[in-house]
Amino acid sequence: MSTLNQAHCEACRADAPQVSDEELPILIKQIPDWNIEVRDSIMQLEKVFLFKNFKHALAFTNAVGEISEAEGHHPGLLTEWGKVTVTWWSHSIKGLHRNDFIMAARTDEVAKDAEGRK
Ligand SMILES: C[C@H](O)[C@H](O)[C@H]1CNC2=NC(N)=NC(=O)C2=N1
Repeated sequence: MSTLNQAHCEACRADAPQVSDEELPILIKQIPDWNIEVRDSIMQLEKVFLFKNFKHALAFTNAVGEISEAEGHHPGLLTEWGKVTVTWWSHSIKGLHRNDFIMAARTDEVAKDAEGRK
């Protein structure tokens, strides 16, 4: 099985299973800097990326948007001066799917190449 940052998302089906209680600790270990948040009973993965200014934050936002469009799986993105909060969850199943862990790992890869990181 490929590592998360080289994997690709599967189609977001409404009947797809959420990540199980057994899988969750295994998957979260592979994206150690991401936090699990629960909002409206929906489990989400979240991480804040810091930048030197708004321009770099916006460029990173757009780069994450590119991989999201390519994979057909989209995050919540809060872009502010000097920081971007990225939140992954699967709308179709109102929870976490393996896709979300893949995209969190892929987001970290985008961040490695991003300019103006703090
Ligand atoms: C029609 C479209 O492919 C679907 O609505 C996709 C779009 N991007 C998505 N992104 C996320 N995070 N969850 C989804 O369920 C989802 N569904």
